[in-house]
Amino acid sequence: MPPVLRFDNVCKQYPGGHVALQDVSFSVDAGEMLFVTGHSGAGKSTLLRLIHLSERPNRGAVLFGERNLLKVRGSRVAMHRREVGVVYQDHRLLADRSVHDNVALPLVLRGMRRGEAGRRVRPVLERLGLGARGNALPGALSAGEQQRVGIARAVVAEPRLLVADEPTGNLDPTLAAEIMALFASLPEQGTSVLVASHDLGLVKRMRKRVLVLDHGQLADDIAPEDLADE
Ligand SMILES: Nc1ncnc2c1ncn2[C@@H]1O[C@H](COP(=O)(O)OP(=O)(O)OP(=O)(O)O)[C@@H](O)[C@H]1O
Repeated sequence: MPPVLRFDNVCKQYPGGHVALQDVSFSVDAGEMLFVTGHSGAGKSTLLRLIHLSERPNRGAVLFGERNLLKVRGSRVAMHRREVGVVYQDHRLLADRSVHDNVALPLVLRGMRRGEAGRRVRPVLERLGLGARGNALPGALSAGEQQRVGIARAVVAEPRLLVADEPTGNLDPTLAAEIMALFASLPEQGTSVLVASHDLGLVKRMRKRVLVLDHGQLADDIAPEDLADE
């Protein structure tokens, strides 16, 4: 099976001359979960933006399965994004829609009938411990619950890859560990997971592969068995 994602010598320079990624190469297998870590400004968010096509590389190639993302333009950008779930630190939920409707949104936007969308949403809410919260508005939920709604929305359409940018940045350590455990359960459902986090302690405790970025360069690619004990 080809990798889900492959970066080949990717360089990204922002207008103004700032080099955010230099010659970055790695690949992600189907069903793999891994982290990307590094200091502030190391290039973590940029790497994720190249995957969901919010940015384009200046050199090198990003491959999603067999798809060369350099060649994805116009209406095909939206089609690509359907296969990549995204979780944000601030979860970006719609405040005036219920939990159920927020999670159903990606399905409704692609034309699924509300009844069918509801049948898909309910088991996802159950799995993420939100079964009783479907009718609540996001503002009535705790921070951890809100982030779980963000994850439910990202996985409801069964993406091949989920990317998350500092998804536990606003959470206390116990909730952060809970959310990370949730991510770790996703590969069993067939979704590969790539999480950007600067919290090295939390990352190490998860015992997954870790990519380390340093000033835009891939400084290390650590296998789980090589992670030092905390
Ligand atoms: N839109 C942009 N325009 C110009 N420079 C940018 C832009 N976005 C990021 N950069 C620069 O590129 C570098 C990498 O930024 P990036 O946001 O990818 O790092 P990061 O590792 O995610 O940092 P943080 O942990 O602080 O979010 C930084 O020096 C940043 O200032």
